[in-house]
This record gives sequence, structure tokens and C-alpha cells, in this order.
Amino acid sequence: MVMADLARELRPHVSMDWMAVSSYGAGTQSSGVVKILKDLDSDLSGRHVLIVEDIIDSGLTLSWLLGNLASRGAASIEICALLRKPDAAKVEIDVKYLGFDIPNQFVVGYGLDFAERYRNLRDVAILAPHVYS
Ligand SMILES: O=P(O)(O)OC[C@H]1O[C@H](OP(=O)(O)OP(=O)(O)O)[C@H](O)[C@@H]1O
Ligand SMILES: Nc1nc2[nH]cnc2c(=O)[nH]1
Repeated sequence: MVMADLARELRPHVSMDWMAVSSYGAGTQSSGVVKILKDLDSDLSGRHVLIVEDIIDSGLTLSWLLGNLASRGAASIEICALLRKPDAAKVEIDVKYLGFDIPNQFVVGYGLDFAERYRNLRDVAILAPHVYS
């Protein structure tokens, strides 16, 4: 969703690739271990990379991803994120383009899931604690 919104606004020539990483699985707390579910198809060496992320919570995913992509020889790496939870940060992440800072609550919708549900909500909503506790 975020990617489609962004792509419509990009004017220069860009190529896009997708990577799926997961550390939350079916929960609302990061396991702290980031797993690659789908890797990039492109070679990043010498490329200027903009990571487009839906949400920054603890920052652990992006911290890990920055190291991973840097090791592939990218010329530069910047981050764009729709949502960020400043009060949840465990590591500081330098974000170049940010949509919104939000409270430290688990949110779903607009592509964001809880155990693969609610991605199709048209808006971002706070997941009521009785749903997951
Ligand atoms: O800043 P963090 O605390 O690391 O959280 C942010 C990450 O959490 C989400 O992925 P998630 O691991 O939930 O993917 P999944 O829904 O596929 O498990 C989201 O897409 C980010 O990549
Ligand atoms: N769906 C969803 N995934 C997350 N991953 C890290 N924080 C969140 C969140 O608030 N909602």
C-alpha cells in the first residue's frame, strides 16, 4: 500500500524490488530475531537505495536491515517510513522521509497485520488489547 502510494509520486527513473522480513510473526512483540522470508532479486552493489518501510517500532528490523543491505555494497541507503513510534525505540534510526509519529500502541490496517489479519482495513487503527491478550 505504502509502496503504491509512493510510486505514483516518484518522478526520476527508479527500479523497485521487494524484500519480506519478519520478527513479529503472529504476536505484538518483536522476537528480536529478523528472518528473511523473501530476499531481493537485484544486485545492490553501487546502487543508491531507499528502504520503504511501513512502520518503525523498536527499530530492530531496520537496524538489522541497514547492516544487511550495506554488506551487499549499496552506494548509499536512506529510509522512508509511513509510521514511527518514538516511545518504543530500542535503537535510534535515522529516517529521511517520515509520514507520522504515532503512540506506542499496536496498530493494524492499511497493509499492517496482526497474525495476517486486518491488512485490508482502509485506515490505520489501534488493535484493542483484548484481541491479543
Ligand atoms: O521496528 P520493529 O520493532 O523491528 O518493527 C517494525 C517491523 O515490524 C513489522 O514487520 P513484522 O516483523 O511484524 O513482519 P510480519 O508481520 O511479517 O511478522 C513492520 O513491517 C516492520 O518491518
Ligand atoms: N501490524 C503491526 N506490526 C508492527 N510491527 C511493529 N509494530 C507494529 C505494529 O504496531 N503493528
